[in-house]
Amino acid sequence: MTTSDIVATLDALGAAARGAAARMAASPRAKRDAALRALAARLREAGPELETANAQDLRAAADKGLAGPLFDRLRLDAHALDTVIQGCLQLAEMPDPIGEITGVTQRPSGIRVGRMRVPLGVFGMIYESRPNVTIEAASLAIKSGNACILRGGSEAIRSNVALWRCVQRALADAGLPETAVQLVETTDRAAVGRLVAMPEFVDVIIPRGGKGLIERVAREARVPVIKHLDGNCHTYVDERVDLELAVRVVDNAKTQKYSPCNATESLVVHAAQAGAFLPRIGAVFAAKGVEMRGDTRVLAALKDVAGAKLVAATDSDWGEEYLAPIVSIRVVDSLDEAIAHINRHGSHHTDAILTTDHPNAMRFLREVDSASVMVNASTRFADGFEYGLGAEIGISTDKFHARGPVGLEGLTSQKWIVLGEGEIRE
Ligand SMILES: NC(=O)C1=CN([C@@H]2O[C@H](COP(=O)(O)OP(=O)(O)OC[C@H]3O[C@@H](n4cnc5c(N)ncnc54)[C@H](OP(=O)(O)O)[C@@H]3O)[C@@H](O)[C@H]2O)C=CC1
Ligand SMILES: N[C@@H](CCC(=O)OP(=O)(O)O)C(=O)O
Repeated sequence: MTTSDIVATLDALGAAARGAAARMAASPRAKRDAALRALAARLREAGPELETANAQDLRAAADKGLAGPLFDRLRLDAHALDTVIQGCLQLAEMPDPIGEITGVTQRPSGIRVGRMRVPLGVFGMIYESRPNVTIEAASLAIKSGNACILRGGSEAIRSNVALWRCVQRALADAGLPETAVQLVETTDRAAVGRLVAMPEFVDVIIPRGGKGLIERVAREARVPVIKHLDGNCHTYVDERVDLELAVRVVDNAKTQKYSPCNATESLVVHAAQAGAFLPRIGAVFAAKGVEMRGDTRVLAALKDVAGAKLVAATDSDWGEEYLAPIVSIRVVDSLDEAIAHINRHGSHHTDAILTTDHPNAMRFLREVDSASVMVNASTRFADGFEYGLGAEIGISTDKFHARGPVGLEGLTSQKWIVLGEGEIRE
């Protein structure tokens, strides 16, 4: 495809999406919920077709040398398929966010002023090679009355096309425009450049990925962006802490799954607990093959842990998102130092404090500048389903209305409504 072919293709997708968005915004809840139930049925009946497409993607990815967690998240097995099917059915049962009117007050002039929740319009989404995200994004778009243009990772292209066919059939089944959800079928990255620069068709861009993607979008986007960036998440073990709880939570936050953006990448430990806590968590990490990159105090505290993979941390480790069995560890002398370290080196995604000290917990919640801040819980909980949102588009690292796990509400905004009876302004 030449660049001008790509521009023409994207423009056609954009024009169709713009038309579909108006119809989606005006559609009754019953139709959107019917489309979600139809999608669940279509996905179920397309099982073998989806399996074949995914097997082709997996084979091609393996030939390219993709391995480990990145390979695993490309897999659309029966469990992953069933999870997205259940997600569609759950979304269909959730209240309709669209048209909700809140906060109506009567003004001295007589007019009544309030707010109505409305879809954003058309969103463009660029995301990793993870096929289930295609259905999560499509289903959230349908429920929230938006139209969307999806550009998934290139390794997942065959799976995404097969899934998208199911979405189109489901929209048609429910009498909604098939163009409410469209897929960019070329893997040429020039399409991303066009998608982010057509404000006449796209209202907002949702990039979900690493630094390279975000840098490009930040440079080239001509529409508002809701960034779903990398997670350099921290867990801080405070001066006063329940050690059993700390070992359990840190172990889960780092090792339950290495690839998600909400896994803890960096451990910060108060000096008062370094001697007691570090050897215990060090033994857990050693048993699981997690490499520990620490400062001098960390290395001293861990030197007798059998089988520990120890490396001296460099400055660049504090800002690193490993997505792998590696953790950076730093000892600090105060809560102030911990907060300053996290705000400086973190990615404003998710950070947790483990403490029995209530004032310290409250300070951490207020002063750590991240989308999710947690007390005595694993950073792995930063997830739309775990937060009760039904599903998630991703985890926003931006500071606007959509911050942290983004569900239906994040795909809407509120417009002012004014209800009068012929009042005029004096
Ligand atoms: N905050 C959140 O909700 C989430 C964040 N992430 C983050 O994503 C990263 C890991 O995912 P990974 O797949 O490696 O992410 P990448 O950023 O490599 O890829 C994500 C998507 O962006 C595209 N892309 C990447 N760079 C460019 C570019 N320069 N121009 C155009 N398109 C581009 C990719 O396309 P192509 O296929 O062509 O490579 C892919 O579709 C981690 O940092 C992780 O934390 C992951 C999931 C959720
Ligand atoms: N919400 C997700 C995290 C999103 C995420 O990081 O996705 P990915 O990097 O594709 O595994 C979860 O907690 O599983």
